[in-house]
Amino acid sequence: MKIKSVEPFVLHVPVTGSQIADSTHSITHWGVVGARIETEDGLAGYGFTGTHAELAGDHLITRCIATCLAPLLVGEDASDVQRLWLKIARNPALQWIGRAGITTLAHAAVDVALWDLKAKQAGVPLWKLLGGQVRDRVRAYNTDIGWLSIADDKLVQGAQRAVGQGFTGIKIKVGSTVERDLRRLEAVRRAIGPDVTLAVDGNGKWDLATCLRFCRGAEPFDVYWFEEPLWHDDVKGHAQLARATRIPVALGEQLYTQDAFSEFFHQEAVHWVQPDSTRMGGVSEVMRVCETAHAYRLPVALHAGDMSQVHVHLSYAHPACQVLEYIPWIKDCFTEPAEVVDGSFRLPQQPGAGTTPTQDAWERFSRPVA
Ligand SMILES: O=C(NO)[C@H](O)[C@H](O)[C@H](O)CO
Ligand SMILES: [Mg+2]
Repeated sequence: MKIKSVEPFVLHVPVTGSQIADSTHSITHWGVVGARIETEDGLAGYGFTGTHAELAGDHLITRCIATCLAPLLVGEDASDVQRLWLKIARNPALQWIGRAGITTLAHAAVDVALWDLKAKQAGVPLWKLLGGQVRDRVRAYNTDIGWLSIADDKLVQGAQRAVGQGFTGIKIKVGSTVERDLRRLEAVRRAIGPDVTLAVDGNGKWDLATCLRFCRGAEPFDVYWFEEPLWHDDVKGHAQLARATRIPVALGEQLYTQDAFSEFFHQEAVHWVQPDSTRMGGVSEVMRVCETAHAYRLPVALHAGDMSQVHVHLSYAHPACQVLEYIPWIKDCFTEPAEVVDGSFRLPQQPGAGTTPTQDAWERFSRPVA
């Protein structure tokens, strides 16, 4: 499968209800910034990273794909995914300008496209190519009903609606004031009862003192995990928090390399591991983090920077993956949407990684690539 071309693309897709917010972001669209890799025998593979749909930043990624990564890939055998991952990750010029950041977001798009190609060429869904189904179901938890931009009464109604749709897990955003967030947490717990898992996500906003105060008030409500309680690189702070509270600590969506995860594992600063292929240079690096998490006997809940289009495959194929995030913004842009039925993600059937956009998506959501 000789690579003939590597071309970037940009889709900007509206979020639910036209605007959502967490403690540090408010967005109207999700950016699907990717690469289309075509082989000489006409097979096309698609991969993408996830952004907040700011075109200037998206163009840094598309330019990196077109001018830095494409020349490293054209003419290569697309099936050599691991060798090509290292060729990009250890390219001296790229490594010099960024071992984490734009380069790894761009790398993610091409690595996922190569896995998509490999699975399509084998005629199987990616989970099958990765070794087959290791579980009967992948339980979903719904994040799209828990945004900080949702008013308190609507938050409770949304949580009840999600449970009525069959979700057995939900996640609500925190990071406004401790008092308000505890009121919302208590109201949602009372509304959904004790059997639905209820996680909270702070997106790295608070300091340790504030997190300690929040956890003291939150513990009676059986919080499934506290996601990104502190700043993303603060290993020491997360370790202190993990020792001080009974609420499990979850993190990983903002980490770029397996080395970053290793430090959190080593310092016992994380209980739920949340790597994201759209940030870590693709499926290849995320699978290594899943292996290490499994060796530490830590459960994985892959972050939905891909809106679980690709991560549903990994979650069916890797024993460490326990639950998966549901955010439906972009699912209908793909020929096989990541769907949830009776609280679990449907097992994908189509060959590939679930990343092939529909013609309708190209027409409605494409944006200039430079
Ligand atoms: O934290 C998250 N999921 O766990 C979400 O990815 C973010 O809230 C969205 O990207 C909006 O910034
Ligand atoms: Mg999060």
